[in-house]
Amino acid sequence: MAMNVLPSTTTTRPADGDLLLETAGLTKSYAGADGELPVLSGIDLQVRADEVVALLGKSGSGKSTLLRCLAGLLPASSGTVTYKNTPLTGANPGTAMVFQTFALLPWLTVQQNVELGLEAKGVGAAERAEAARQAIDLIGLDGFESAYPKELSGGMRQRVGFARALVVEPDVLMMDEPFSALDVLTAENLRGELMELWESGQFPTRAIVLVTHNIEEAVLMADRIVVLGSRPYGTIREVFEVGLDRPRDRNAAAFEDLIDRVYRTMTGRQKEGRTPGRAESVELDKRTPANTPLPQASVDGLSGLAEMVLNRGGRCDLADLADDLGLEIDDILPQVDALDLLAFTTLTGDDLLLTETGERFADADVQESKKIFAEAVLGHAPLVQLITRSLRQNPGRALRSGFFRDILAHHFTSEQVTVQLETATDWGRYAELYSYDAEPQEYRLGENDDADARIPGY
Ligand SMILES: Nc1ncnc2c1ncn2[C@@H]1O[C@H](COP(=O)(O)OP(=O)(O)OP(=O)(O)O)[C@@H](O)[C@H]1O
Repeated sequence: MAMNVLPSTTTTRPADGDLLLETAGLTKSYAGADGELPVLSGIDLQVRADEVVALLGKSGSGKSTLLRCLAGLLPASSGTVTYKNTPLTGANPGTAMVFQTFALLPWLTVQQNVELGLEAKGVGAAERAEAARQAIDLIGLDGFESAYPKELSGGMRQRVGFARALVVEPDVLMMDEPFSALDVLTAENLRGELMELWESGQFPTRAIVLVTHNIEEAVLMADRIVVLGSRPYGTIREVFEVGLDRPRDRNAAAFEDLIDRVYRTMTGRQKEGRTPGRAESVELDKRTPANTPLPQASVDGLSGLAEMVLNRGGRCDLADLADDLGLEIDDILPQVDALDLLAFTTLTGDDLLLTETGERFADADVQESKKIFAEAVLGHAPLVQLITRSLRQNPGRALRSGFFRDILAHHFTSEQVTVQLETATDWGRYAELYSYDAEPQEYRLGENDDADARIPGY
């Protein structure tokens, strides 16, 4: 199913430069147990006509929150968001959104779903029907007007999502991970068709803002890539001007070079030639559960990655490894971060390198690997240290999870607290430092807890 496109051009569209969206000093907080917790801070961003801007960052860096602030679906906590120099006071009239999960109404046909956006704007029935037909045609859905969403494949459903957004001819099309719920081939096809449509000038929108955690997708589609960092909360870490002609060649050296540079920024790695390490890591003795959150990686996941590196001789190129697994680099970043935090690996040049401890961990049988893991988490994972230390100091040797939840709530949103505790539970259980009983929601010191096992500074 192809969209109704003209032959594609080989150059980037000329930018007319009109300022469409702008944030100045944007801060966004969500309510935590102990007041407002910032998710975005000091965001200064402009979106101009004729550009595709990608908001790229790891999970939790605030990409979707920023997109929703730009769309006026969430109010800024401080700072301003303007559309054509007018501050937003509600939904942004110049934007329409495409969602990851399509968000179609199952009881409406394709035609009716597409008309929805116009209905909300008070457009009359005849005009609505004609505009929807045109959008449906443009997006390659003609013939499916009377179908219901359940009759359509994922790719076709997302086409409805696009048609519904495009029918209102928004100045800025907002897309929140629009391809990530689709299989690889469908995503690739839809992405390519959309970019052809955009390049051909037939797109009834003047700019696109795309949220993605996929570096390659950002480099493929965007004119500008805004990388968000997440510690301690979402800020703009770097902006890349892509400047590659379209259609883009994934095998071109310049394409690969940009992927590399963006990847280095996303993972917090220093520029080549300098000491490898994480730009945002905190010195060991200053780490706390607040400034060094645990990466969302299970013991199984991080052990699996360590074993794969060992099987490749203790050193491997992350991009090659992800490729071999049929994954994107960013799919394995939480595991890379976890190995890095626990000092099982270091990053050198483009390679992930097992440390001596990492090699022992990857090579050990289960009992031995548990011991090595226990030492590593007690030495490097502040939340696991906090739980173990608190349990050891408590005469009952048990503590409700609410105790830790309250401490963490000073620094994280409740969703983040849940993720932190889930990871700490998984890590501490594997290390046999403590157990966790979901019924009374209680941590209990492990029966094998070796009170001599060292926690630095304790
Ligand atoms: N409604 C909410 N209430 C409280 N916290 C929230 C809410 N929405 C998001 N958060 C938290 O804000 C942080 C940023 O979330 P956001 O969804 O914007 O990030 P993201 O970069 O888009 O992540 P992902 O790629 O996982 O969607 C996350 O830690 C999330 O837990």
